[in-house]
Amino acid sequence: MKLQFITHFTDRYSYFDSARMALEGGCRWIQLRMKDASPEELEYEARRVQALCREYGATFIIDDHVELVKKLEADGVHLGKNDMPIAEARKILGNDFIIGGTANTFEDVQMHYAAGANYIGCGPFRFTTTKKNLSPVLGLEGYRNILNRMKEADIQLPVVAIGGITYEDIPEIMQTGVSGIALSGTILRADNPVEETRRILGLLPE
Ligand SMILES: Cc1ncc(COP(=O)(O)OP(=O)(O)O)c(N)n1
Ligand SMILES: Cc1ncsc1CCOP(=O)(O)O
Ligand SMILES: [Mg+2]
Repeated sequence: MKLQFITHFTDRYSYFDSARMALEGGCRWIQLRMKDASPEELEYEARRVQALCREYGATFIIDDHVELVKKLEADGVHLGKNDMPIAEARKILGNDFIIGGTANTFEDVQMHYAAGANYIGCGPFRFTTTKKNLSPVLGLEGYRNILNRMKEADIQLPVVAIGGITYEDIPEIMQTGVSGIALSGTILRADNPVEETRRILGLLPE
């Protein structure tokens, strides 16, 4: 699980299409992220994307919505600082669900580790239009710093880099010691998103 694809709606593709193309290209970790969708629309899409993920044997994460994750028995949820606290989500979901937490600093990582997160989405690596109200950009140095401090504190948790990442960035980002990459725009802007997913996976060792 080195590549998490974050769904996005574009002029060309629906949320569902975006997930389908990433899966066709070999990605096996999908996050359904639908900001501003109604609860009905979100649940409808979540059920469709979940069924598709099951066909491909992929892990299915839903952004923000703990109760929906429980209701649909999705694989997990991703939570940031304006979402339900991870400790509370862990109480609701128990230990059989994956909980990811967003970090922009080492202190965020420490907090999520103590609360029982399973992985960290760390970013943004650089500016991106996919998300509003971005935290400060980390760049390569930001990842090196956070990962060093995690090592010193003996915090062992997979860290996934996110935010404005392109194919060209991936080798250097992986060299900082992160476990994987989460992305959206660079795949959806490609002429052929299925091929682009394959090309990106080629950079990420099994
Ligand atoms: C893998 C991953 N990392 C970070 C985020 C951002 O979550 P959050 O800070 O809650 O912002 P929104 O995505 O909810 O706008 C993420 N979704 N996934
Ligand atoms: C959800 C999220 N959180 C921080 S950046 C980001 C968006 C990632 O998408 P992209 O790869 O298009 O920048
Ligand atoms: Mg969120």
